This record gives sequence, C-alpha cells and structure tokens, in this order.
Amino acid sequence: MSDIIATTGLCKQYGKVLRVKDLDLKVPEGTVYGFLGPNGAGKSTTMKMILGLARPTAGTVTVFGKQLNRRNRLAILKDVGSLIESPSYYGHLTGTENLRIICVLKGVPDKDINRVLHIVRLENQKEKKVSQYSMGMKQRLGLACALLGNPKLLILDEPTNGLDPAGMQEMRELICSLPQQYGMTVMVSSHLLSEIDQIATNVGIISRGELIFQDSLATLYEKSRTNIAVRTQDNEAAAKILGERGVSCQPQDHYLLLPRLSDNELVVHISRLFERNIGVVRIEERRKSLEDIFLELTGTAVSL
Ligand SMILES: Nc1ncnc2c1ncn2[C@@H]1O[C@H](COP(=O)(O)OP(=O)(O)OP(=O)(O)O)[C@@H](O)[C@H]1O
Repeated sequence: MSDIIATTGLCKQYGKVLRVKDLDLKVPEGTVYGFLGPNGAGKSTTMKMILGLARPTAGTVTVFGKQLNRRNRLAILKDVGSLIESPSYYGHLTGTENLRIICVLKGVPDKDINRVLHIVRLENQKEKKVSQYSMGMKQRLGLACALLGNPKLLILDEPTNGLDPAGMQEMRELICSLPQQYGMTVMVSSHLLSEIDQIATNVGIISRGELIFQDSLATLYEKSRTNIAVRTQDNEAAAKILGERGVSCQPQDHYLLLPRLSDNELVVHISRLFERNIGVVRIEERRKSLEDIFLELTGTAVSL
C-alpha cells in the first residue's frame, strides 16, 4: 500500500517555540487516518502545512508521491478536499447556491453539486437558506464543499466539533463510508480518543508537537496486553504453586493477575492447581483500555 501523504522531519516554529517537531507522517492509501492529540498539540498546524496554508520551518511534505513546492502545490492539491476550522458561508444563500460558488472557485462543473449533496444527505435541505441550517447541517455542507470535484484525499480538522451527539454520529458514519464507497483516503483530526477508535483504521498520536505513535488501530490495541485474572479458593497457595512453575502472579482485590498466557499454557497451570486441590472459582481476561495506553504514551489523560 503506498502512502498518500508522507512528511519527513516536518517542523513549524511560531515565535521562539517549535510547535511541530520533526514529524514523519505516513498516511496509507485507502485508510481513514486518525490524527489524535490533545488541544494545542499541533494537529491543525500540521494539516495546514500539508495543505500549503502554513509554511514549514523545516522538512518536506509529499502528497500522491510528489514533494510539494511552490510551483507544483496548486496542481497537486487540486485533488485534495479539506475542511479546516469552521467554514463560513453566505447565510442569505441556499446550500446549493453556496456550493455553486465553490464550484466556480474550484473549476468544478455544477453537475457535481447533486452528487455531493447526496453523499452528505442534504438533498432535502438544499434549497433552504444556510442561515436556517443547524450546526450539523452546516458541517455537512462543509464536507460537501470538500467533496466537490471528487478528490482522492480529504483532510478534515475536527469535523465533529460543535455538533450534538446525533450530528457527531452522523458525521462519523459518513467519514467511515468514504474509503469503501468512493475510494478516498481520509486524514481526520480529533482530540477524542473514542472518536478515532470509532472511525479510523490507522492512527497517528501527536503530543506537544511530537508524533509518539503511528500505526494501525489494531496495533495500538495489541499494546493493550491481555492479563488473565484468576480467583481461587486459596490465592496465596495458588500464587506459590504457580510461582514454582515460573508464572509470576500479582494479587489484586480477590484475584491473582497472571501475565499473558496461551490457552494451552493456561490449561496446564489451572490443571496443576486442581491436582493440588485448589478450586478455581473464576478465570477472566483483562485488557488495558485505549485510555490507559494513551496515558502511558503521552503521560496525559485524554478526553473521552
Ligand atoms: N498562527 C500562529 N501563531 C502563533 N502560534 C500559533 C499559531 N497557530 C497555532 N499556534 C500555536 O501552536 C500550537 C499548536 O496549535 P494547533 O492549533 O496546531 O493545535 P491543535 O492540536 O490543532 O489544537 P486545537 O485542537 O486546540 O486546535 C498552539 O500552542 C498554538 O497556540
């Protein structure tokens, strides 16, 4: 799978402070890449540099395999749709009229308007004035603008900000459907771990301007090592027996926490307890939550 976006050593300094530090991002084709980090971590600044809206202090940005420079930037970014910060509209014009203006600016034929209105499910409100739109509808109109011209890549900065729970869910479902239905690659930022968990296939975690994790969501989950928790009739004796067999146990509440074991290993150890007349009352699997992993990686708690 090739990378649709790749940055190397990307840095941005504001004043004397380096706000984005040495980022090597890789956004594989056909993925929803969740760019996760607390407020102020540098997500918007990074996305703006990818879109040529902020000039990197150092480093390179490569999109569709071509390194961006001042000459080729516009040609390459023609195939990129974006939603950065809350978009502004002409409130006295309808959704369709607003889209028509963007069509002119982007050089996209008007007939694309109905297609994007259909994707964002705004067909029934297209003749309403935008001043009468709800926040969710305005945000969907923003996504429709980004989709005009059928870009191969979408860059969305906190697209669910300011939406109510139903609007958030609708936007998330929409984003998830884009790679499969329309063959797009999506880079989406959020400070909400649960949101990235719901929509992304790949994750980049940024903290204080530094990329501290980048891989598939599945790999992030693998980091949540599974422990086995066992409750026996005599935990002290059980811990001793298991300890003799090289299995270190940690007492926790009324349980013994065992390290990650294969099913076969577990069967052998539990049988040994039975042989020594120690009844096993419960066996449970315990996973670290994504929040715990995030905390380990960043040292800061994350909003849920
Ligand atoms: N134009 C600017 N001039 C000076 N400092 C800036 C500018 N833009 C951003 N910053 C600073 O850079 C840091 C990163 O900001 P950025 O907006 O990229 O973070 P973010 O992760 O997108 O957070 P948020 O979700 O709060 O927008 C912040 O400390 C911010 O104050």
